Parts: sequence; C-alpha cells; structure tokens
Amino acid sequence: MKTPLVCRRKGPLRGSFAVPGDKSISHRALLFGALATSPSRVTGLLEAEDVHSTWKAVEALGARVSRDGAAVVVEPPAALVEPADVIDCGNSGTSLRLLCGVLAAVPGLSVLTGDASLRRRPVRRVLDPLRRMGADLSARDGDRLPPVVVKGARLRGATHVLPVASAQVKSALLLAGLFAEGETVVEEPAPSRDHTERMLAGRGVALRADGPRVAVRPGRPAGGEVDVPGDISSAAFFLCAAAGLEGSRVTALGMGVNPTRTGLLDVLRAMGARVTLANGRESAGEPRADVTVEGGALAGTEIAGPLVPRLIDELPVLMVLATQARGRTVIRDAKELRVKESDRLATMGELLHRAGARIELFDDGCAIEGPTPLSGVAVETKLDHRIAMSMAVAQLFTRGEAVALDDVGCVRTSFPGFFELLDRLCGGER
Ligand SMILES: O=C(O)C1=C[C@@H](OP(=O)(O)O)[C@@H](O)[C@H](O)C1
Ligand SMILES: C=C(OP(=O)(O)O)C(=O)O
Repeated sequence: MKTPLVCRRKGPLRGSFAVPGDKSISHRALLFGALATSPSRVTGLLEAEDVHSTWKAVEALGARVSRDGAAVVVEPPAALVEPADVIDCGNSGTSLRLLCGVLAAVPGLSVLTGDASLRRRPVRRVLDPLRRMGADLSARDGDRLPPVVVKGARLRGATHVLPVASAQVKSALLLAGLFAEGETVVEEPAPSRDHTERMLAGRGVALRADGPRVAVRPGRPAGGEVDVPGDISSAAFFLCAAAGLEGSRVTALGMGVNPTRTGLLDVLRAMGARVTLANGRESAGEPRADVTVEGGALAGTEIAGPLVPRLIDELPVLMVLATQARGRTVIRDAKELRVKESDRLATMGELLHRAGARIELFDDGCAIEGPTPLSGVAVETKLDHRIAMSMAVAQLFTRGEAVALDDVGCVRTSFPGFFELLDRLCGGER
C-alpha cells in the first residue's frame, strides 16, 4: 500500500515558471528522428516517463539516442529493425498509437503493450484504418485492446475519414503513409493538434494540410534541430489555479501557443480571466510565448464542438475551475475523455461530486453550477496523471481541507516536478 500524499497548499499563486517540454512534440521529435535520413538534435525534450517509453521504443527499433549536455541526439538506423522484445509503452497512448503506424511497415514481428491503464484503452481506431492500407495488425479482446501484434507489410495509400478528431490516429496514419505506395489522406471532423504535420513538412516530407484534411506522400524526413516549446497541458494546472484564486498572477515562460492547442486560453478569457501573451516567437515551426494569467471573478461558459480537441487534456482541470465560476459551465462533445488514462468524465464527476460540487454528468460531457467551495476528498488516481494534478488544484479551492491522493507516482508520466512547482508558486505554504 502506497503512502497517500496529502495536499494542504494554499493560494494565491504568484511567480513565473519555465514550462516543461511539450509531451506531444517530444514524442514526435524522438520518433521522427528515428525515421530520418540524418541525425537530429533535440533541446527542451520533456524528461518524463511517457517520453522515455518512446525513447526506449526507438532504441529497440535500431536508433541510437544519447545525451549531449542539455540536448538529446537521435541517430537513425539505415532502416528500422525488428525489435528483439515486446515494446512496453507504459502509460503512454501516444507512444503506442503512433508506433502502430510505423511498425505496420517494419519487416518482422512487433508486439506493443503497456500498463494496466493503457491495456484498457481502445486500439481498433488505429487498427481498422491501417488495415485498409494493407497493414497486418491484431489485438487482444477482438482487436479492441493492447497488446497489439504487428507484422510488417507492404502498405498502400488510402483516404481515411475519421469519425473522431484524434491526433494520435491521424499521426499513425500519416506515419504509415510515409512508407506506403501513393498518397495517404486523413480527414478529421475537426482539427486536432497538428504537431506531426508541422514537423514532417518542416523536414521536407511532401505533406499538404488544408484545414481538417491532410495528405502525405511517401518519403523519409530529414534530420534537424528541434527546440521543444513548453507544454500548455502542463502549464494548464497553474494557469487554471491562478485564474480562480483572487490575487494570483503567474507567468508560464516559453509555453507552446500552437492554435490547435490553445483552447484553454480562449476558455479562460471567456470566463473573464485576464490572459496576456508576451515575447511571442517561433522555433522548429511551433509558436511559443510567455503567458500570464491573473485571478479574478469568473463566469460559467460553454465548451463544445471544434473547441474540444483544442483543449482535450485540459478538461479535467477546467472542470475543477468551473466549480469556482458563477453560473453554469457546460461541456459537450467530449466523449473522448472516457477513453483516456481513466474515464476522465466519470472519475472527475465522482470526485467533484464528493467534494461538494454541483455537477451533472452526460454521456459526452457535464454541467457544473458554481461557485461552490470544495471540501477535502480521498482520491483514487487510477494511474491517471491528469486526475492527480487536477485534484491537487481542487485542494486550493477548499477552505483549507486537504485532498489526499492515493498515488502521486503517476504524475511522473508527464510532469515529474509538479508538486515542487505548486509549492513554489503557492509561496511554499503547505
Ligand atoms: O497526439 C498526441 O500527442 C495526443 C493526442 C491526444 O489524444 P487523441 O489523439 O486520442 O485525442 C491527447 O489527448 C494526448 O494527450 C496526446
Ligand atoms: C491522454 C494523454 O496522453 P496519452 O494518450 O499519450 O497517454 C494525456 O497526457 O492526457
């Protein structure tokens, strides 16, 4: 039995912080580096368990990944090789799904698995469209769940119309398209994060993106330099905490502000928070800025439609913030939350309800009526880092009561320094 972590911090939050590297871009920097025609040099890589899963996977496929001071160097093999063992993706859905697209074309047999959480997450969404390209994949429970077994095959391009917006599915298909004969087209119902498109196009791959439709032709990316911007999905916990706590002012330095990821900033503004961007710049095809959020009175808002893929991972902490806003916040079109590291709608719904929030759950979202003070709760984190961090933020909105987390190790998947940073921004008060 693990010792629970009891959160007793108090706001307001003040200060600036360097945001840890973007997880999505870090995965891609390693994986695309392994497919490249020359070495890549990555700075600002997120050092967290999910990214280390991709790191180990590309090594198993023949890439050499080494440290050079603060940089990570990826030396690609002449061609990817059959892995000698099962590839363990740990808790990382991005690693597993993107690798399906690559391994579909690697000669030999590969097996992808993960922890108990990842082995409950759906894979048919990548298996079915990859099969239409000639790929040979199968999975447990009638092709529903990992482990996934892949036999490398000759692939042909295809046009895919995705039923849900998913950057992981889109990326897996575009990666398979690099090895396929002819053109591969992916169309989404709404644009999801476009880091794959930016990085591949920036490295000379023949890729055209036109709104929610992306087309790619076969080819290998060139190597190159990637300076990974800070992850808005990690900064979100502090930006939301600051927005809801009067007297707060925090600045996230060097945060990625790719428009396919900044739904959170739009929502904070719509709720009445003051959000300002300074020092805007671009590197490796990705915009970044220093983003300041100040706390104040908030109002409820609506989150639905194409906004949802632009903030999908921020919804658990936005649910916490909604409990502090005056009026009703409605979240719709977010059924995807049910197939993340945990069923995030059910998990957050139950936790916030127990903490005293007025919350009604729908199949694809929820309605939250605020403001309500929260009370302390015991949290089962269910191997879900975003639940742990969201509930640590929830504690800041209690009247000093503690939130107890059964497991804090899960934050290492995306944000190993989370609790230390929370302490610092809260002035060290516990
Ligand atoms: O492509 C990516 O890097 C990611 C895509 C999203 O998942 P879906 O593609 O399942 O929406 C997101 O939730 C995940 O954290 C990272
Ligand atoms: C859903 C997430 O990641 P993944 O799908 O890569 O496990 C996340 O980080 O919130």
